[in-house]
Amino acid sequence: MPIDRTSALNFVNVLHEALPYLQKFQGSTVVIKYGGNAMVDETLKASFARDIVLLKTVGFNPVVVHGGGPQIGELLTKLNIESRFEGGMRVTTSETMDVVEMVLGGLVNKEIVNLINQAGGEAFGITGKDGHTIQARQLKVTRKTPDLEKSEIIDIGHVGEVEKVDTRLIKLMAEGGYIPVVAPIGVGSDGASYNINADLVAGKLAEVLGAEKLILLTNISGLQDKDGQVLTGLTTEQVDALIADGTIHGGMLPKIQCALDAIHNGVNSAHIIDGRVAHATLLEIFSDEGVGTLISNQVEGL
Ligand SMILES: Nc1ncnc2c1ncn2[C@@H]1O[C@H](COP(=O)(O)OP(=O)(O)O)[C@@H](O)[C@H]1O
Ligand SMILES: CC(=O)N[C@@H](CCC(=O)OP(=O)(O)O)C(=O)O
Repeated sequence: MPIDRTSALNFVNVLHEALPYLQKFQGSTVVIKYGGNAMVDETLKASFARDIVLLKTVGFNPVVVHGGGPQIGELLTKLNIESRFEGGMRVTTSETMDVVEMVLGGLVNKEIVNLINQAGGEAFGITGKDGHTIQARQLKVTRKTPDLEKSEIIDIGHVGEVEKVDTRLIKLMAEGGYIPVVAPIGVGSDGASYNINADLVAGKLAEVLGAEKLILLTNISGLQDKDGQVLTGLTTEQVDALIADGTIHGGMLPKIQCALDAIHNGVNSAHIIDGRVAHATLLEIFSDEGVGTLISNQVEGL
């Protein structure tokens, strides 16, 4: 469709504004965690997929890691399988693990692959089992005893943590022009499947891939202070203080811990952004204001 001169001029101006970002980040890897709670609306899902395709087209190397907690919960309910969480992790019996694999490795992974392909990209979906990409071990969770006197280690089944990442398959895909889409399932040395929190996988992948950015899409407007105001830019020291004084708690705590670990291990910045905002990923990367919280070792910068 032809566009008039004013619209064309606006378009050219936008491209010029984006030029320093495009030059700076050419060839950079960006790991994007797409959370289950952010995958709510069909229009938003399509806008997310278009953002990812655009990033790949302009020379970034996007790697998507997805969650799917609510989607797992839905199928467990339909199947009348009880589900509960300990320390933010889903207690995963062998029966639950089968459902996790079906939902994350099947339904959710292929839905995202399809959305990206529909947007003109070429996505390639894997679980961490493929190519031994995510080698896992059982995650030990501790909790206070009922009298709050001591801590005890509890067994929450097939819940894993990342032991080692083999990046070959992801790199092969990326070099071949594909967009890797990774479901957070790992494999133990004995071949057992492990259900891993998607934030943990995204943080670890960002680290081992030497990513420039780790972007965590969630269902809140960003990291907030005690009065509910969004904190737009923070150093790792400022984040440590917010953890110490209890401002960061609940589901945000493990998310922020992954972000801090990634930054301490070489990732330049981590972004907690609002997945309920259309084109949140591009707005965060290509605008100074962003749409959430940027955490880095530097105070200023692109
Ligand atoms: N300081 C904080 N700023 C923002 N959210 C916080 C904060 N502390 C705790 N939270 C909670 O953490 C939640 C995000 O974690 P979670 O629901 O596990 O995200 P996701 O499902 O996207 O992985 C928020 O919805 C909010 O309730
Ligand atoms: C161990 C554990 O809790 N695994 C998560 C994996 C999915 C996930 O992390 O999904 P979100 O990012 O959408 O929450 C689960 O079973 O829900």
